[in-house]
Amino acid sequence: MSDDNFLRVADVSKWYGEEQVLRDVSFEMDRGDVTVLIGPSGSGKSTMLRCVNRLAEAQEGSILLDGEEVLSPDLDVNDLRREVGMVFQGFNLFAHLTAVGNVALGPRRVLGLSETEARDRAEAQLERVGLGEQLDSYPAELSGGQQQRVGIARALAMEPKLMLFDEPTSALDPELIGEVLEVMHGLVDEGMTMLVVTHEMSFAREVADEIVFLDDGHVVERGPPEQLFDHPEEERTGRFLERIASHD
Ligand SMILES: Nc1ncnc2c1ncn2[C@@H]1O[C@H](COP(=O)(O)OP(=O)(O)OP(=O)(O)O)[C@@H](O)[C@H]1O
Repeated sequence: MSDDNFLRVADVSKWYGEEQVLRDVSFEMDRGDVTVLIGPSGSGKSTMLRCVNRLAEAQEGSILLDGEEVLSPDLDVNDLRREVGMVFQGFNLFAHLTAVGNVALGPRRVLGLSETEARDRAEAQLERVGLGEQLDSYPAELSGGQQQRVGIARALAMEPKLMLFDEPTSALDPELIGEVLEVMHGLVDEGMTMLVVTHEMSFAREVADEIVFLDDGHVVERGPPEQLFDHPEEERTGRFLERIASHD
């Protein structure tokens, strides 16, 4: 039953001024699902992701998360952002805080944990992303891949029920992408519910339960990776896939 979906995005539309960037976007996810949004630059992928945690405001439609209407004006946006972790393309770490300091900040300030509890939690999350040896390193002392893993640990430290990833590897040198994808793989294996925007098509193929192809703010086509990548039904999907394949 659709009402049981963990995340149900229904007919979401959004405009920036006169420009409509999302057009009746709909998709659903169950708990533990991984959904990957793909599409050309400017097709609305980031905007769709940001509507889910209200970093962008959709003007029409409905986004039900665990039965609650995300778009309701009465919703406490801070509560929502506690429950929905987000990892950005840029890592946005505080330069003056160590890895532990960055990860402990949310648990300390937002969740009100004691300093010791927040530090313990931060250490556990950094170990989870393979950074147990870099707890006290400052961002400038870490590679881009390590910084992004701190970014992931920071989101995980809030114990979110949904994780959003907005092109988490796009800012990385090619040799650093693998370590971040490996951490994401681990989260998939743990059963984390993840909505991901990425250009990493082999990763998408491996982990996604569903691929949603957006073009010009529309969902052109969606389906399991084998179907969408190998037997796209829409010409536009096929053209997009050919174009990105030729750039690989
Ligand atoms: N804050 C904003 N104000 C005005 N227009 C915006 C804003 N953010 C995005 N847009 C516009 O919305 C459209 C969709 O952008 P969005 O970033 O969601 O696309 P995308 O598919 O994620 O693209 P990319 O792959 O290049 O990141 C684009 O035309 C973009 O210029």
